[in-house]
Amino acid sequence: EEQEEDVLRELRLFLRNVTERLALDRRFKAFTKPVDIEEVPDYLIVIKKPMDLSTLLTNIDEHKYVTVSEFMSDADLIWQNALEYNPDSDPMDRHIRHRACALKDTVRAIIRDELDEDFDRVCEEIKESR
Ligand SMILES: Cc1noc(C)c1-c1cc(NS(=O)(=O)c2ccccc2)cc(C(=O)O)c1
Repeated sequence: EEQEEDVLRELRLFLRNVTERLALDRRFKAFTKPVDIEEVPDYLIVIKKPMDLSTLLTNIDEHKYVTVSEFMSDADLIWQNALEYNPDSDPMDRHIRHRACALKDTVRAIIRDELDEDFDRVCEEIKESR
């Protein structure tokens, strides 16, 4: 009902704010757009579920997420994919893995510091009721 739509609207505002702050961080520039298949032809052979910050924003606008944990599952794909595709010891792989780990830690710190657990619980209850 109306109150539920008010809660989900507030969830979308929170998730957009988090995602836009990540996209503004220069460390995460490589994560702002889908990996360019022209530049990385074998990417989709290795990575089955690509994800990036612009796709997160599109998903938010398309009302894909009813809970923060659904958003986190997609957000986690970004750094998990980067660790999986860039496993080697060469400096380039190490550099993208370092940024992937920074992304993982930054997302978790923002959610821990800024997500009200009562609000999160209301979202989880809306999800269960659907
Ligand atoms: C993410 C990701 N996961 O695997 C890789 C590899 C990356 C990744 C993707 C991008 N952006 S891009 O796909 O458009 C591109 C790839 C190669 C040359 C020029 C552009 C950049 C970087 C980077 O380190 O700069 C890394």
